[in-house]
This record gives sequence, structure tokens and C-alpha cells, in this order.
Amino acid sequence: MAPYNLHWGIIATGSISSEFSRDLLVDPSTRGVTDISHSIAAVGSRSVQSAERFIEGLKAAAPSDGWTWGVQKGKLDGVKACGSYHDVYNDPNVDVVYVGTPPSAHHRNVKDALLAGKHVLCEKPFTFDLEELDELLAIAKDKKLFLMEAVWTRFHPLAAEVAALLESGKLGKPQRFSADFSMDWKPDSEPASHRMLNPALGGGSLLDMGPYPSVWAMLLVQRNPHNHDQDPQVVFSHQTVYERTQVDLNSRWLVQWKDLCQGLLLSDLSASGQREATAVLQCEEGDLVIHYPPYKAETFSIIPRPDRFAGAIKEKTTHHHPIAQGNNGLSYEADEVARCLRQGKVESEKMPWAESRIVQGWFDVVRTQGSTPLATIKGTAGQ
Ligand SMILES: NC(=O)C1=CN([C@@H]2O[C@H](COP(=O)(O)OP(=O)(O)OC[C@H]3O[C@@H](n4cnc5c(N)ncnc54)[C@H](OP(=O)(O)O)[C@@H]3O)[C@@H](O)[C@H]2O)C=CC1
Ligand SMILES: O=C1OC[C@@H](O)[C@H](O)[C@H]1O
Repeated sequence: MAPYNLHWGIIATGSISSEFSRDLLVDPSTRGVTDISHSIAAVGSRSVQSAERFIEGLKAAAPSDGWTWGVQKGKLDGVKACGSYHDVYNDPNVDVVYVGTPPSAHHRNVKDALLAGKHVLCEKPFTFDLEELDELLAIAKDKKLFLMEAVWTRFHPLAAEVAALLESGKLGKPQRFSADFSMDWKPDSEPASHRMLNPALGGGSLLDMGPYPSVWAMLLVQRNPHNHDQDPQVVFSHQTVYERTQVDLNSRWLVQWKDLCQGLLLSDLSASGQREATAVLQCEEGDLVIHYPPYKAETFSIIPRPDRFAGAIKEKTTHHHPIAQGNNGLSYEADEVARCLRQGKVESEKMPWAESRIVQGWFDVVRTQGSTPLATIKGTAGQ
């Protein structure tokens, strides 16, 4: 049977849209996929020249580039360069819209796409606040359209292996959790207008980097067979303000899963994360350690507890589950969208709306308890 081919419209011509588009054009069989393929039908930008340059850049793939396959197989044939995002939403050749704009624009862009009748995959963080997200979920539900937050990490090979490990019961009950996404990004060397530093674009470590400690909280604790708390709450949070632009340089927040455990989550723009322990789940029988980087983890270790407190795990083992060669890692989430659409689903079980809502709710608490201008900025819900 011919693979199910999905036609994408790409919104924005920034760096992640480029990475995502390239991954759409990689031969799916390189990652063991034979039932799905992807085409790009339209690219939208605030400037048509930028959309044209973006498409030319894709077409100019060198023979060694992973995405050359798609160019040669005609997956860009007929692609339209659009000088407005609305032209993409209204293009009849587009099945699904990928939103790769800054966080402050997600609500507006996703809402417009849904109202035009398109399915949507939206970059993380899903929205600026929970009110915006709830409005989008209500529209998607009402119009029976697919909507998903693009948390690529959930679809990587390692995520499936870790889920199977937790299901096996080998580690026992969780006792403590921590997860961190920190990078020594050197903010002083970047312009104040950069989306990571500009409060008006939803900048700061929490919204940009916070989705990654949160994804491990979801995969290791929320989805743990021992967890029964569907509403884990933030019990404490702290943000350090970056004086120059007033976004959060770092955020720390403690989450409580009732009758199970607590988890400390960290994001930081000014220090490097720990190389072999980007996320740690300490359990009764042994510890699970996810190696850096948290957004694209390929290695985990299972580690015995200290001697006096030893559990069933007696030896350290390390497990490597790499992203397939030629793929940057964004192709897996695109395959999930295609499979969901083929089955007529509006929501992915691997990235359910309820879990996006929990994380977005945590961000609201941390942001509004902090002392950056983002604490008082209102999202665009209702507009
Ligand atoms: N999954 C992942 O690995 C990653 C995800 N991200 C997420 O993707 C999103 C975009 O990040 P990234 O691609 O790095 O950002 P960029 O700044 O590189 O690109 C953002 C694009 O958004 C468009 N845009 C629309 N409105 C504005 C505005 N007011 N100011 C600036 N640009 C605007 C522009 O495209 P145009 O001019 O064509 O309209 C711009 O090129 C963020 O939500 C980020 O968190 C980012 C990096 C990695
Ligand atoms: O989503 C992301 O993942 C990779 C990081 O380098 C980047 O800052 C972030 O936006």
C-alpha cells in the first residue's frame, strides 16, 4: 500500500521552521517508517521574499544532506511561497499547519489556522498562558480538528524505551525526581531583541526551556504506573531576573504528586546543565538517569542505590537509543501527526491535551509568582 502522504503548510521562516521542514523531507525509511511520508505545500512568512529564500534553501540541499531525498522525490513540487500566514491557512492544498513563531504569537497563529479549518502542530511552549490554550482546545474540539504541541522529545526512540522500562516495574516506586535544562547561552552577547531575551515575544528561560524538564516530569512521573495524581501542583517557585531585558534568567519550581513524590524542575540561560543527569528518577529499587541534552536525549543509565540502601538493581547499565541518521529528530513528531490524522483523531495519546494543560498551568504559576514583566503581561485569549 502507498504511504499516507501529508501536505504541510509552514508558518514562519525562522530557525526551527527550517529544521522541521528539512526533517519532513528526509526519507522516512531511514527511521524505519514505511506507512507515512510528508510534502510541503506552502511556506508563509511576513515577507514573501523570506518565504522564497526559505524554499530555495531547501531546494539547494547538498547530496550529503538528509533532506535531499525529499527534494529529489518531488516532496517540494508545487510548493507556494506566501507573503502572509493567512495565505497558508487558506490554501486548499495544505492539510496541516506547522507553527514556528515566537511563543507570544502562538495563540493568534493557531487560532487563525483552526478557524480557517486547518489541523495544527504548534511549537513549544504551546501558548503564553493557560487561558489562551483553553480557548484553542475548545475551538479544535468544536471544529473536530487535530491540535498538538510540538514536544519532539516525546516521540524520540528513547522515550518509548523509558516508558517500557517504567511499565516493567523493575525500578519500583518513585521516591524523588529532578530535571534540568540549563545552557551557558551567554545572554550578554545577544541583542536585547532576541526572542529568548525579549519579554514581548515570551522570552526567558521558563517558556523556552521549561518545556524540557517538564516533558521528563510527564514521561517519568506523571505517566508512571505508580502515579494516580492527575493534577500535580507547584508548591514552590523562584525566578532570577535578567536585569538588562527583565526576562527570567533562570526558573526553579517544585511540583508535588500527591501520595507519590516531589520533583524539582530547573531552567537556566546562564549555566551549563549536568552532562549525565539531565533528569533523575530515584526509585525504591534503583535510579533512572537521562543523559544531556534533555530535548534530544539518546542515552539513559540505570544505577544501583548506595550500598546501605541497595534495592533490586545491582549493576549500572547504560542504554543508547539514537535518533536515526540524517534526521534532526523532528521527523518523529511529524509522523505522529500523520498517523493521528489518518485515523481521524483530534488529539495524540502520546502528547495529550491534558498534559499540555498541566505544564502550561505550572508555567502560569511560576511566571505570575515571579518578578519579571511576564508576570503581569496578559495573553491574547478572547482576541
Ligand atoms: N522543538 C525545538 O527543538 C525548538 C523549538 N523552538 C520553538 O520554536 C519557536 C520559534 O523559535 P525559533 O525558530 O528559534 O525562532 P526564530 O526567531 O528563529 O524564528 C521565529 C520566526 O517567527 C516569525 N515571527 C512572527 N512574529 C514575529 C515577531 N514579532 N518577532 C520575530 N519573529 C516573528 C518570523 O518569521 P517570518 O519573518 O518568516 O514571519 C521569525 O523568523 C519558539 O516557540 C521556540 O520555543 C525553538 C528552537 C528549537
Ligand atoms: O526547543 C529548544 O531546544 C533546543 C534549544 O537549544 C533551544 O533553545 C530551544 O528553543
